[in-house]
Amino acid sequence: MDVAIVGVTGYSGTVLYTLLANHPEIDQINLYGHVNEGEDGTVRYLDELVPGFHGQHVPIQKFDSAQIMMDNAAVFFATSAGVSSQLAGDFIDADFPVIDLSGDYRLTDPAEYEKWYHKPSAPAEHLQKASYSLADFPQETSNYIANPGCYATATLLGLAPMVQADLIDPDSIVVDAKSGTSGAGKKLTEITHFTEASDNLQLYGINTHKHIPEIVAQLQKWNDEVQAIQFSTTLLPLTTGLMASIYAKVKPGVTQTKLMKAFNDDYADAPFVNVLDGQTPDLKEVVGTNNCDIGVVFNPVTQTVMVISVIDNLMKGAAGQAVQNFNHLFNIDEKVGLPTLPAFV
Ligand SMILES: NC(=O)C1=CN([C@@H]2O[C@H](COP(=O)(O)OP(=O)(O)OC[C@H]3O[C@@H](n4cnc5c(N)ncnc54)[C@H](OP(=O)(O)O)[C@@H]3O)[C@@H](O)[C@H]2O)C=CC1
Ligand SMILES: CC(=O)N[C@@H](CCC(=O)OP(=O)(O)O)C(=O)O
Repeated sequence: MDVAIVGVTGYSGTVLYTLLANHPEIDQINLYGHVNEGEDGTVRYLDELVPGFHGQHVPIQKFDSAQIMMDNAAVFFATSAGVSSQLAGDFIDADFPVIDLSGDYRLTDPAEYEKWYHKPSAPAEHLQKASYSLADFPQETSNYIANPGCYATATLLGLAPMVQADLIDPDSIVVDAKSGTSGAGKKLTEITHFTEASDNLQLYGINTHKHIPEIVAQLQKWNDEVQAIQFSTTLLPLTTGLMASIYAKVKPGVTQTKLMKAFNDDYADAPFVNVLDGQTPDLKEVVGTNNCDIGVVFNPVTQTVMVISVIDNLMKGAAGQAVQNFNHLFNIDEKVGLPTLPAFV
């Protein structure tokens, strides 16, 4: 099968390319973008643009939706926010398979998208046709997959069993999430500048982070009592890895045993979600993998449960989950092409 990537030169695009290049069902990866729209219109090649991609002499072709549909079975968008909302309409109209790593089709209401993303939304009729797909909870989807955000993935996987089984007070959810700088993409910003990021911890997006609405929307599908969450994000002085520390008050009668049963039942058949027995996870055990490792600790004194959920933001948080969703869409075993053993770097 031949597939297309738009946005291969970004951080998630390069990880996605590496995964697809090692995927046994993929014959060829065709690349599209805007890198050859320079002054002289020269075609650029992947091995010129991404250091380390030795021998990957693949041209970046000018984006052309008709050509992409003719030459490929599916297209992945690993583009910045605000790009697929402008470029993906033809694929939706043609019901052509798309896996979108960006947030452009995660929300269903254009006004809500514009409120949280501060960019023009895709048309409402196109938003309605996309399926928000948390890959570890496989479901019937349309051909347009909106891959969840990285913070949303770790948070939802940490909350799902408790929210689905109605074990926590829905008004008491507090999420303190932290990510390495690769989560911000390759463009330099003031907070990701080395001097600001190194030897430092910086909170950002307090109560305004764009993942809040997608998290709440998914939680409400599981349990309509959830109205809101308290959510904060912190930049960690490291490249890769994301930890969501989640706290909630439990409902009367809930114990550590009941909590563990809910987690173990939910993830019994989820090959990438590991529920730890009596431990909390470190980032290093998931970096380089498509896994989400989860630790659950109940404090009977405060009647509070703490869940620690860790992922590699570029893998499970972006490219790895995109491949897992691609596997679901094409009825390929979800484990194919995805690493489960850590890099330990
Ligand atoms: N980084 C992460 O941990 C995660 C990222 N995501 C999402 O995935 C997407 C990609 O993120 P990330 O890899 O970090 O981003 P980067 O900023 O590192 O890369 C963005 C990519 O998009 C391309 N691009 C930008 N504008 C256009 C355009 N108009 N037409 C074609 N290509 C374009 C860039 O091309 P060029 O190099 O030519 O500028 C680049 O290849 C984003 O939407 C992000 O929010 C989701 C989850 C986690
Ligand atoms: C560290 C950092 O800046 N992380 C990004 C999240 C990356 C992500 O998941 O992005 P999308 O929702 O845009 O796809 C952020 O907080 O905006």
